[in-house]
Amino acid sequence: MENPAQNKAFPVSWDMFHRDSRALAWRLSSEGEWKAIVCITRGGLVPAGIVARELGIRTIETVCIASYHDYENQGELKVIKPVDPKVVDLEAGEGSGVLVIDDLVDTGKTIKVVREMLPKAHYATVYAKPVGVPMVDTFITEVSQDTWIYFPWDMGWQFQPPLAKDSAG
Ligand SMILES: O=P(O)(O)OC[C@H]1O[C@H](OP(=O)(O)OP(=O)(O)O)[C@H](O)[C@@H]1O
Ligand SMILES: Nc1nc2[nH]cnc2c(=O)[nH]1
Ligand SMILES: [Mg+2]
Repeated sequence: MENPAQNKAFPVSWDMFHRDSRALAWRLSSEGEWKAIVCITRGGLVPAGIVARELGIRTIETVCIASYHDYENQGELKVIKPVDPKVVDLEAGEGSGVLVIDDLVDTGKTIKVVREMLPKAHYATVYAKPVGVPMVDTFITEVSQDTWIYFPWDMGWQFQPPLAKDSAG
């Protein structure tokens, strides 16, 4: 279903996503030392793997949240699996020493829910929209609020018709 509020498209290829996730890891490498990553499923799984590889982090936990049940329209947020208390209590507790990763922040509602579980964690996304920017500590690329980001795992190859009519026909 088309959402008229997000009428611009920002398609992301695997190469772009890998490069931008590596850029996120590079930026994070000078912003602290983390004992664990918590990724917000499902979108956070892919950048979390790339960041974990770059930063040498081996403890990776999930928090499972779903909100966009109906494509492009956010519904009620459902926490399907909370964070393991062992990860919440690492270091001084409340998520200190923990890096929380997601693919993007849009309205910020998803990260707000996780912030209540891990108030002292560091929050990072690859992409951000302006309304969600105050909810994250680190991100790489900002797109406008009326843009929908298309991730490579949601896309497939498709024939693209030429812009103009063929002069032979
Ligand atoms: O800032 P918000 O407006 O809350 O939106 C951002 C969230 O929406 C998407 O997840 P989604 O709920 O679609 O689930 P998925 O990661 O399983 O695709 C995306 O991966 C973020 O987690
Ligand atoms: N794929 C995708 N999921 C989202 N969830 C909230 N905003 C977006 C977006 O722009 N793209
Ligand atoms: Mg998500």
